[in-house]
Amino acid sequence: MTRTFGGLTAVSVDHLEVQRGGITGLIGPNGAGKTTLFNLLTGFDQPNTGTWSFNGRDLGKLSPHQVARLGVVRTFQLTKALSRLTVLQNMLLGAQSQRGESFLRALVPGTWRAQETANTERAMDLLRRFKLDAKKDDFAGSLSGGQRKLLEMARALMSEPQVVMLDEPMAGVNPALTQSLLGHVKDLREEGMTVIFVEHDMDVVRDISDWVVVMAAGKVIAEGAPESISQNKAVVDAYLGAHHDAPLTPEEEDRFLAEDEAEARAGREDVLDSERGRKRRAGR
Ligand SMILES: Nc1ncnc2c1ncn2[C@@H]1O[C@H](COP(=O)(O)OP(=O)(O)OP(=O)(O)O)[C@@H](O)[C@H]1O
Repeated sequence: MTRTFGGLTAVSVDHLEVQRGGITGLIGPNGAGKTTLFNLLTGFDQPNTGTWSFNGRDLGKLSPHQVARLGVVRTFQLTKALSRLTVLQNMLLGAQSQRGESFLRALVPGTWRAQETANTERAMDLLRRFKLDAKKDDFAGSLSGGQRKLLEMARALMSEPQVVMLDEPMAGVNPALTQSLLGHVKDLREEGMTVIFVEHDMDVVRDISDWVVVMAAGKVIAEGAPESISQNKAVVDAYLGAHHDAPLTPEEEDRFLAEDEAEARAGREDVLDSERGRKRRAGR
């Protein structure tokens, strides 16, 4: 598969297979092509050349929506627009094949009402599992960094996927909360899902990956079990270096938790400010 932007080759992958039912970590330095590869695999971007398939079905030329229907979903960072929706509304946006979307079916209200009830029930089950149920009516923008990541993951699960692709699931998450997030990722595997994730933190990659794929300059330069990858000289030279974070001390953990709470408070104020602005503009 290749994807070029002008003269730049962002992705040039000869062959890659992903183990069903495992957790595959995709790592590589900035600009290695990881996000572009994610975009291609999920229909958000089109390659210049290449084919790829899932469950024996060719996924090339399908829209993101069609790819998701076949069972492959990816998480997205909470955008500003989604921050202005409640947690529950975000979940309902993740629901697939909503019968109410079809015009003819929309004429038969009972059909979409039943679908909506089922979607809401599923959303609430997932929110309970991710411990976000008490926040269902809060604006998503008021959540802390870690809670946002949980919501992104929960939202992806609304469509009952077989493959979940997580784009930097730990980015911006308070280190004291990473263990709980990692537990959720491992649970996906326990339930039989296939997980592919992009991550920069090597401790996280070592902890949860069954297999690691290393990209650099658009190519897959190495792959293997996490232990063998950390010792692969080409990988160390290209990327890892002396990258190693020491575990947190209890004081550091407390400080990070306090920062996370302050961040959530700032987010809540941001949402309130925008609400006030809207009301002022509406003359209320
Ligand atoms: N839409 C685009 N237009 C032009 N160049 C792009 C576009 N998207 C990506 N690129 C370029 O393609 C290369 C690969 O980018 P990509 O974002 O896939 O890397 P990455 O491995 O995900 O990096 P990071 O870890 O920093 O997110 C980079 O050089 C980037 O600048």
